Amino acid sequence: MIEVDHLHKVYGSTVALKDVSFAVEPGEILGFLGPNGAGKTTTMRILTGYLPATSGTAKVAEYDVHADSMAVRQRIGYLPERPPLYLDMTVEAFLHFVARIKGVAAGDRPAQVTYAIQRCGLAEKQSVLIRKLSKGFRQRVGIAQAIVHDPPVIVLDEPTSGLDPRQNNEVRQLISSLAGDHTIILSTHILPEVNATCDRVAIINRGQLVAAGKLDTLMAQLTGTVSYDLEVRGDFEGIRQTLGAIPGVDAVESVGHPLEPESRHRFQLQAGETDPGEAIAAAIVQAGFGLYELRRHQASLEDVFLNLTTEEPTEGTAKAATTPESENDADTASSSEVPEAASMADQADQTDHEVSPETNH
Ligand SMILES: Nc1ncnc2c1ncn2[C@@H]1O[C@H](COP(=O)(O)OP(=O)(O)OP(=O)(O)O)[C@@H](O)[C@H]1O
Repeated sequence: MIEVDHLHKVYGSTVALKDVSFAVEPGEILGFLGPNGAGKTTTMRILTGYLPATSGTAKVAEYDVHADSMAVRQRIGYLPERPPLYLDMTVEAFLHFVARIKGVAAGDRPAQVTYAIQRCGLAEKQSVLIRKLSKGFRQRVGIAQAIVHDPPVIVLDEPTSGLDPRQNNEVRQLISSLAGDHTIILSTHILPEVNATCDRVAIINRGQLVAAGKLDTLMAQLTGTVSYDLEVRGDFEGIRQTLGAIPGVDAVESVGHPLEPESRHRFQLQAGETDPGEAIAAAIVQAGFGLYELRRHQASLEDVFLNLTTEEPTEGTAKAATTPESENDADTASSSEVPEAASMADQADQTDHEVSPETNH
């Protein structure tokens, strides 16, 4: 449904995207994860046709985002980081307005607006002025304006930024409920968001894709094997041999004693492909040693993320990346990067603040 191929974006002397490629299958939610300044918004804006790439291509529902920009805009719903809302309109009036400018036929608008209101849990707020809504409800209105023309693809840029934990939860549930009917890209630097909502994840750092894949597969690939810390009482050499003989234990390292007593020893074990947790406990007890501590470690998504985004990636070192080497050159930056004819979302996003109908007409 979405294909990004060797995208490259240069702003003046800043290389914002470097050879980024990934794909999103129909009905999937892809978490587009990266630290601040990684290139998430730039990618979102290229995908939604609001910004041209310097080189490379992106397709949405088989349409090229640059060459077939209008066809793409009809098939994509976009929630920018700051939702473009008309504060002096009611929710319903605003959604009618958006449906009209998105080209929904007059006869279809009431049904489409009702659909968006229902999907986003806005029924009880439909007659309320947007300025009177809480941030969480405004975010729902932002999502409703993105789906009011029932696009197959939805692009959400940091959709829970600034929400309180309860609102976060509600908006995440809403996003999850939209998957299946829609293909979704959700950009975020909030790790629990990815865990809570996404099927697959693409991690970007300093403009380069550093990992992409199913969340659990990626975790398994990138977190390395499980390890155990343990403290055992008994003969040091005997314990070491017992631990080394356990199937699934790849390495045994002595990490000293606790302060006292000296008859206890601390070890760290590296597990192989099978998790030897139960076997460790059983072997120690069966051998007559005393088990004082057995603690399992597996890297978290946070560890993976930090590992991938802390060091500056260099060409050819991306881990699990889906991108072959770039054929593109940063020096080919276009000097004519003018966004296409402004839509309401365009204008609101470019001005970076909420606009009122008065100031915009
Ligand atoms: N209009 C612009 N002109 C010049 N540089 C820009 C422009 N927009 C973005 N950049 C730069 O491009 C890089 C990527 O920015 P982008 O906004 O895409 O990152 P991001 O991952 O969305 O970050 P954040 O999470 O902070 O929004 C950054 O170095 C940023 O400073």
